[in-house]
Amino acid sequence: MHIAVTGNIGAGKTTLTTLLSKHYGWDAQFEDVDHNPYLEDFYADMSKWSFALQIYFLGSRFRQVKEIRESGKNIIQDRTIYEDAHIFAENLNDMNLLSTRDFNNYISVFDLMKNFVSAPDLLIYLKSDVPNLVKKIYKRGREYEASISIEYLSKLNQKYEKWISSYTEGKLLIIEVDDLDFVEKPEDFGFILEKIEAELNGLF
Ligand SMILES: Nc1ncnc2c1ncn2[C@@H]1O[C@H](COP(=O)(O)OP(=O)(O)O)[C@@H](O)[C@H]1O
Ligand SMILES: Nc1ncnc2c1ncn2[C@H]1C[C@H](O)[C@@H](COP(=O)(O)O)O1
Repeated sequence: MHIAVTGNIGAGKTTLTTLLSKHYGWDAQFEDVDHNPYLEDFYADMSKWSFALQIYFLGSRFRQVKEIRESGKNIIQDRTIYEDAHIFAENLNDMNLLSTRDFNNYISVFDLMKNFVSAPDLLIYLKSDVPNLVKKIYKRGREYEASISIEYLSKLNQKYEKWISSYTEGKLLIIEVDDLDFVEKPEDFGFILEKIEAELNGLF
């Protein structure tokens, strides 16, 4: 079984991935954030570092794809490789922070890799509005994320909505998280578990 949690920055992916992994006793795969050699520089100067960061995330995410294929274990994954290309890289190109020459170069590598990627059995999209994303990013308190603008988050949210509305690769569960507190309220986490189990009925 392979479940992936998707959503904008601060939506709660890492928190939910951790809770689900503990609840089901499954392996969790997290994003390469704390040891990422480009992320801090990227937020200081997006235009300068966007290509290097995209290539780094693509490689790191592809390593996870390979591990999922080879391990045969039940895995819950925090963010997918699709988001790097269809959300982040595309948006950076739209915002002129990644040149079209570099974007096309990136996409040609991504298109090759895509042939080795299997969609998750279930994709869980955590949908959140921008003010709530801002609150959660602030609560998390990574210093270098203080420069993230409302405009950047809004554009990413638009990309997410577009991508999710045309996602047909596998089962999809959309959870509106703004009125849920699955950190403090066990009943809210229970609500999410019920939804997941209804989607995966028969696969457990
Ligand atoms: N539903 C929620 N209710 C309350 N706080 C939340 C919720 N989801 C996430 N948080 C908090 O918001 C912050 C960002 O969450 P995180 O899981 O790191 O988001 P993501 O991985 O999507 O960027 C963390 O401090 C987390 O504890
Ligand atoms: N592909 C990416 N391009 C730019 N930034 C990215 C990409 N993937 C993740 N990020 C950033 C966004 C956050 O600052 C951190 C961690 O993501 P999060 O959504 O908070 O788990 O990395």
